[in-house]
Amino acid sequence: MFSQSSAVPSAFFKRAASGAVQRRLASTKSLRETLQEVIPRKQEQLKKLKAQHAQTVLGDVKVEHVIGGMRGLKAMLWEASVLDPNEGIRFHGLTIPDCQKQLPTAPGGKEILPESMLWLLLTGEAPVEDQVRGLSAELAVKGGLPPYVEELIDSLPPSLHPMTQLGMGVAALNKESVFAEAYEKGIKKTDYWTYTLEDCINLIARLPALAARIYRNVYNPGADLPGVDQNLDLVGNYARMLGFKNEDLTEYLRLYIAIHGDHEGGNASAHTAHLVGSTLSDPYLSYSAALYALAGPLHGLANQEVLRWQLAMQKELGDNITHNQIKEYLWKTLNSGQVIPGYGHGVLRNPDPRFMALQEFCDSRPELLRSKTIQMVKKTYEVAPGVLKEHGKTKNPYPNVDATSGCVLYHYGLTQFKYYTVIFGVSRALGALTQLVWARALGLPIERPKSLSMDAIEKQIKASA
Ligand SMILES: CC(=O)SCCNC(=O)CCNC(=O)[C@H](O)C(C)(C)COP(=O)(O)OP(=O)(O)OC[C@H]1O[C@@H](n2cnc3c(N)ncnc32)[C@H](O)[C@@H]1OP(=O)(O)O
Ligand SMILES: O=C([O-])CC(=O)C(=O)O
Repeated sequence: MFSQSSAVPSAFFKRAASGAVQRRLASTKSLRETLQEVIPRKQEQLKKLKAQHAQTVLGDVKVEHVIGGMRGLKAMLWEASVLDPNEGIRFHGLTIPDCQKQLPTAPGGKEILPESMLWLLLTGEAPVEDQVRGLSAELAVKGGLPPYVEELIDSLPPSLHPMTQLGMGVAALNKESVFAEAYEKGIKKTDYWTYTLEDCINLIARLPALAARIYRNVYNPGADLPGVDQNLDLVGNYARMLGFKNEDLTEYLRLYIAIHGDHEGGNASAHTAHLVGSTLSDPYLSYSAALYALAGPLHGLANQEVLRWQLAMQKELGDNITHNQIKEYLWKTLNSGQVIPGYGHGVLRNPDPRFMALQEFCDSRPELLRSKTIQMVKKTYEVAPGVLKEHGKTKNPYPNVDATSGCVLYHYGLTQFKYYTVIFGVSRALGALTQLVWARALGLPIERPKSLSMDAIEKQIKASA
């Protein structure tokens, strides 16, 4: 079951004498082999934490945490990434620019491959190119949809939001769950993670075909839908199945999907996957639930909302919009009691480095710099933080990733913005499913925090006064 190994060219072994190559050779293990090595070390680390530091205090629980969405409360274990309010996300310690330097790209490409990010998230190690090619090949082999899922998706009304369809398709795939099947037969707790891993890989492999089928049905009914090409990487296949041949868009999608993959554990989608998974619900059901958290406008759906808002502004004010006009439009939105989509964040207190990475992608391409929509996003960024500071409510007046992600898709012809959160959903699987593997490998328990009523809080306040 766990025999997949990367293809290692023979020339590679001939160079194995030097120390550098030894190190490289050591890292040409398959994903399963790497995890078999990494997991015992992490299990040992957890055992020590439990034995030696179970009572160490990490912070206080205040009334503001209980009534304020648990903001800032340190209450979850999450292995793959940690978010710093000022510098943003680090994946196993690597920033986005570090990942851009260290993680393998597609042949001839420049952007991080989501497979590289998945490998890093799962193992904590940056993969070498052969390992990533092996993983791409495995995902392509496993990328087809079972016929009953195709039939289910084809039977849905095209007016059903693409995110509703994605969640349904992912949930239906649980008929395939090797974890659920093995659990029913009876397996040891220490073996849970291996079956969970297989489900997670299978689900990540199938997401592009599922997401592309939804796109075809909703926006291009009757159009041909190519099968999975065994020679392409995950996003190469996704772009092809969506019907786009533009390599720049494919590269953008690779970057987009890689950097949206994980944002530590407390965000609503990742946390939902973790919570549902903690009941030993299988990865398909856990991730389906996560997708419905992602589909909220304060979370992943904001990328759809940003474009809707920007286009309404463009419609009202025309193409050659000035900074002052944007300022007035921002105030109009705020004064009508709405949020500025794409701005603010639950944790970040600076511009989101994912926003910056996507802006850099635009800056490196003259045709994107000429796009009126992209120019408008940039001008909004130049004005919005000042307006939001003056407005004085949001703790973070800066853009999050959703402020820019959709406008590039729009420029490249993927103009159906109700679809944008589906692309986010293809991406978030990388981190949310990684954590399910780790939760099973570490034997984490069912999540069950204590809740309090207001009366109970007041009673406790009186008792401690
Ligand atoms: C991938 C992602 O999920 S990134 C986030 C995507 N979401 C968005 O872009 C939607 C717009 N942003 C927001 O609504 C918020 O900033 C959130 C949901 C992201 C974070 O919420 P919080 O942690 O509660 O933010 P914060 O503590 O700064 O909120 C304080 C006040 O500022 C308001 N505020 C926060 N952001 C904004 C904004 N962009 N525009 C207007 N008001 C805002 C809040 O609504 C809140 O108002 P209230 O006191 O009347 O309830
Ligand atoms: O971290 C958060 O709360 C929201 C976010 O940016 C993400 O999930 O990508």
